[in-house]
Amino acid sequence: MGYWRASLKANELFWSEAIYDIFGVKPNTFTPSIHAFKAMVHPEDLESVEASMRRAQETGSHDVEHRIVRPNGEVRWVHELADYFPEGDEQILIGTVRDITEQKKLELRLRQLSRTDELTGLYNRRYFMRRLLQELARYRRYLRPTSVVLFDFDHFKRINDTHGHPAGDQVLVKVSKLLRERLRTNDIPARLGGEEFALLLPETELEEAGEVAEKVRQLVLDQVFTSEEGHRFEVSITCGVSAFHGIEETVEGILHRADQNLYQGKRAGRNRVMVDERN
Ligand SMILES: Nc1nc2c(ncn2[C@@H]2O[C@H](COP(=O)(O)OP(=O)(O)OP(=O)(O)O)[C@@H](O)[C@H]2O)c(=O)[nH]1
Repeated sequence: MGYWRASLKANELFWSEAIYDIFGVKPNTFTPSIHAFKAMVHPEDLESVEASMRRAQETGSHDVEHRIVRPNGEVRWVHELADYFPEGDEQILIGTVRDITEQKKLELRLRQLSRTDELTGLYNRRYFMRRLLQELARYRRYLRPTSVVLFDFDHFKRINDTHGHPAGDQVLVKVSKLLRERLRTNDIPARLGGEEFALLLPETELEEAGEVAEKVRQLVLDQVFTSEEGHRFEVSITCGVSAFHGIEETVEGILHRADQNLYQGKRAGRNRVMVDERN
């Protein structure tokens, strides 16, 4: 932890030894000043640092987490906490700075884990539902088109029974990888559970979503898998597609229609895409 004292009016900054280490600079070659400090704040975080300094003049305290860029290019996270003293006209901030990089990394990793599925690394059901709710809010406000594709592997039980559970897992992992590689970066592929998957497609009309589903169906069909015994096999999927429709739309509604279409696709013989007719 380092200690510092800033005089906002005079643009002066005093640093204790530890801060030089945190910032990756040497006391004999670097002279602290508010200007020099700001030059090392990550450009994307400068605004929130300056806002916190302004707020301190009203609330009496400066409290901000932000990134810094060391001279060697390394990015670190720090937490600054300081009190504000008007001191006549001088405007002084006295506080501490702590390197919280490891803690931030852990936080980001935990957030990543809480939103992804362990086997496939795709987004999990919880994250998918949260994003679907957000997209619905956007749809209601701006009427941006959004579609959903639900898909399910055909006769997956038979694949497991014939080729073994690890081979089934391998199918789920490989198809997930394909989805990550071949969909647009804004699309959100998720494993809802078991062998049931979903794609959330923002800015996508129903018809285009049907084409995306068709592309995925074909991609999956083109894959050849190998069981532990060396048997080669193929798999297929059935997709149901729906889109947000009308001001009364709900998350349950769009999922229900996609699911109904998936079910119709299974009944019609599997390995196909069924697009909602209501839209
Ligand atoms: N290998 C593997 N199998 C799974 C996993 N999750 C679910 N399954 C299996 O997926 C199968 C799903 O079977 P069903 O719901 O009967 O459907 P299906 O055999 O795919 O038949 P249709 O959907 O009607 O084409 C079950 O045998 C589950 O055990 C998983 O994580 N790994």
